Amino acid sequence: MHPDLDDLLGSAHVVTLPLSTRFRGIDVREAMLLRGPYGWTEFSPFIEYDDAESASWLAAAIDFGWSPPPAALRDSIPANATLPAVGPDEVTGVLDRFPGCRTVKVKVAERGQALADDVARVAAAREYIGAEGRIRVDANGGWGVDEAETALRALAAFDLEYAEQPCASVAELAALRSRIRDLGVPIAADESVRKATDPLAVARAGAADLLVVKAQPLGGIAAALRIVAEAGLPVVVSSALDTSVGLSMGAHLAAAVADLPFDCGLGTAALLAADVTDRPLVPVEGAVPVRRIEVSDELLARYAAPNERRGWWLERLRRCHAVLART
Ligand SMILES: O=C(O)CCC(=O)c1ccccc1C(=O)O
Ligand SMILES: [Mg+2]
Repeated sequence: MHPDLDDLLGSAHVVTLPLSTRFRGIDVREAMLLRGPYGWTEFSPFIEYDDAESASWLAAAIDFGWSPPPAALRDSIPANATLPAVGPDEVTGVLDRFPGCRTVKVKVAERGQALADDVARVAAAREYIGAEGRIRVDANGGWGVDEAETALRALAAFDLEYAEQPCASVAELAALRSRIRDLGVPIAADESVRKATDPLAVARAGAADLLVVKAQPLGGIAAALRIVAEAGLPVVVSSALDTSVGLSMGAHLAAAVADLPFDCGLGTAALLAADVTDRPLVPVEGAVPVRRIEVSDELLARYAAPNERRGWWLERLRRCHAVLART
């Protein structure tokens, strides 16, 4: 069943949630929650995304609210802790929010910071998680090939599980990958999957060892599963600083992926200072449960976006719905 615009507008709520730690240069997260026949769903492309890109996020919201999720192969998903580009003295405070998580994803290559900042943050994360823990880094495409090689040679001393999107383009990823083969640090593609017109191009080019897959940008669980099936590479399921509702979409995707060799980036409700449910999807003993989310009317009211922002999101919803109607 496919909802028309009025069905979507009729159930739409817009919230502004405070973050506990600044992330991606923002300290509040705006999101739209929608209620379909299968339960609550989320539409939350970042503010700066254009309508063409955001339309995939709407397709995902509709998929999760208006059709049944695929069969779940597991009922909880091991999750990684996500460490924003904080100073080394803040590392313990952030990681304590992810009880039982044995893997830390450390943000690196933050604008305005230096390699020494990344080394200090990764060192603090390794200290926290111990020798048995796993550490991956995510540069969000922030390094050039030379810079990435230098940084990864320095950071490899802390034993990296993989490096996520060290450079921006597929060509750079491929060049870096052949240059650092001796290091044994696999390369994961994130933006090269979720922001690309062809999400499989990076796999075909042999530019990555694994793919990060996210339900919202890839157009929903079913679409993401098709990409996983065609990629022929291991995948890690992640999210986009979603509310617990968007994270539950990611958890349902992860539950349906046959082979899940990595802890998933689904623990980020722990970075929100408020959520839309009384039972947030935060990691418990290092894993998030696969379940739908009951949204609280009281929390929707308490964190309701200002009228001007609500109007902006409703207009965005209309425009993205029109984009989908054309495709
Ligand atoms: O994968 C994770 O640990 C959490 C999700 C995450 O890092 C993220 C959250 C919002 C926007 C971009 C990203 C990213 O993976 O680059
Ligand atoms: Mg990433």
